[in-house]
Amino acid sequence: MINALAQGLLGGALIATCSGGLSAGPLPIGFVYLRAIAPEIAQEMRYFGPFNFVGSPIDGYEAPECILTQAAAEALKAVQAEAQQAGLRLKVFDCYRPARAVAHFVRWSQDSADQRMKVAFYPHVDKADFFRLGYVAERSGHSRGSTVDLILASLTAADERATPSADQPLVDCTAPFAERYPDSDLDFGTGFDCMDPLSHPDNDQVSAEAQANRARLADLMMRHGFKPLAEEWWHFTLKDEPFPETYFDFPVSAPDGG
Ligand SMILES: C[C@@H](N)C(=O)N[C@H](C)C(=O)O
Ligand SMILES: [Zn+2]
Repeated sequence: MINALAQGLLGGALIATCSGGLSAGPLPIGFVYLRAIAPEIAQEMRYFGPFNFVGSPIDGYEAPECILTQAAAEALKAVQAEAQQAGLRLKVFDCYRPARAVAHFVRWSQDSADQRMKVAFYPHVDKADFFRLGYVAERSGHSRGSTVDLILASLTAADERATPSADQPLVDCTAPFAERYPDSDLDFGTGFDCMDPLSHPDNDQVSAEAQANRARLADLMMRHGFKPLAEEWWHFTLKDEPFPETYFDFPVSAPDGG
């Protein structure tokens, strides 16, 4: 049952927590596992493991699963169907994000002593400025369940790698494609979650190939009802989202509840 709809938090928005009852399996009504709707979409859930800008698993991610609203998952399935015609495949990095995960990001940003992952995720930006510069949101669309971080890869590219390990060598996320961590076999100009002006979708300092890949991803997503973000080439929100005012806080758990 959605047992706590607390108004007044975070500027009058709703925060919802879920503990069974009104839910489908471990999820609130209206949410689905992307794997159940579109198993052909690859998943590399970065906030479940330690290879992310914080450098540790993020609060609320109990399983490496993409959870979305049903509307967003179905729209993404349609994007995948079209991408597949062109020999491409989607890979998601983050989907629904619990409000407690956002709180973890905020706490981490205030700890200036912790610069472990700077090289790999924010080589030229101060982590204290992430929110002001729009790279991380204090009230994230991801918590509304219809926002997704993703990339395109070739259908033929081998991509069954597990979430990167904690001892992954750190390489500057703005380094040339051949040097940095391979999010995909296609060059998008910077790595995923590279908090940097070079990650702005309209940045013209990245290669022509990277600009074309960004444009292709944005075009596909926008034609299926998603809107882009000016600061990050990988981030999209369903325009007609079913919960535009609700910031959920149920954990990302496995479909079997384990
Ligand atoms: C943290 C990054 N992956 C992201 O999603 N940023 C946007 C702005 C957000 O936090 O909603
Ligand atoms: Zn995002």
